[in-house]
Amino acid sequence: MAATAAAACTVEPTTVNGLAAQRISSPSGSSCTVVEFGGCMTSFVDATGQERLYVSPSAVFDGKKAIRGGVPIIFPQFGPDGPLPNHGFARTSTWRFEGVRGPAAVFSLSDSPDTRAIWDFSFRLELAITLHAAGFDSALTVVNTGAEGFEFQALLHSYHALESAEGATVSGLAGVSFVDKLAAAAVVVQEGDIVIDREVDRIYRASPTGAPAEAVVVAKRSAGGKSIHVDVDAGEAAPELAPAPHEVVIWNPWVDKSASLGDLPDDGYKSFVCVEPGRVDGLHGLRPEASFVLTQRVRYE
Ligand SMILES: O=P(O)(O)OC[C@H]1O[C@H](O)[C@H](O)[C@@H](O)[C@@H]1O
Repeated sequence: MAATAAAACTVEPTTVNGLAAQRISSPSGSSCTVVEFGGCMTSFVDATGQERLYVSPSAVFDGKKAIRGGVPIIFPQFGPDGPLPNHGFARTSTWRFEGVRGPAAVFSLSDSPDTRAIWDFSFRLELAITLHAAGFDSALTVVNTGAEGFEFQALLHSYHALESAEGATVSGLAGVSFVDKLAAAAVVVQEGDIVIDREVDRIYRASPTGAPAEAVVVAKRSAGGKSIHVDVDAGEAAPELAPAPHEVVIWNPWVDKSASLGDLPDDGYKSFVCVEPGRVDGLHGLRPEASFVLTQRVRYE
């Protein structure tokens, strides 16, 4: 059944390699596809007809393994350091399409016997996606629907397609300190642009003043000579909810890591950079009934 809202997006059910999905079209001419498994946007095609997200040609669509590419949602654990599977369970859970709300298509994930078995808290996630001609906004709201507080991490693990990642630069983070996951978590201050000429796996930190929340991260070498502009704190957050400072993870697996990942071609690293707004530097506490909103505004221009 197709769901439509006046002057908003149009949504039609579809499938991606056998997995249930929703295809969202905007009046501005852009469109995207969101696979319900993982709440994962696997395609964003801008109004010029250019695909802007990267999905690995070896990605697995078996409804068990996380999809390698697009924008999988990471919650409530980032990485392997914790009691849960690597990157938590949101990217391997089946989300529900809620419908169109204002200009946004909304998906949700709530606790279930499966999530309770490994993380015994009551929660609701809402993912609101708003399309624009040259990009999209994602807003992930985390709500504590239980009677006790919990701690979590969350991340919008966005794989942006590049014509060539080799030598691509990421600007906007100069002066921001980062945790280098490849150097025993050493904390370093970024000087100048990040150059993708080796494996990069870094958490750029939110400072007490909010940086890099105010930073626009620009990655060069998107198709057609475009840049990727990611404002890590400027999506369509619910107005009553104050956005919190976010971190941003920059990741490119480069040669050896690509070769070690079974669902990525050996040269897969050449085709994307991940710019991942998140709350991942430590744990974020959420008291009962409280909410947290993680947003990104992505433009390819
Ligand atoms: O292979 P995955 O579990 O999907 O993780 C892919 C990558 O995600 C993030 O970018 C982390 O910072 C990396 O350390 C990790 O390698």
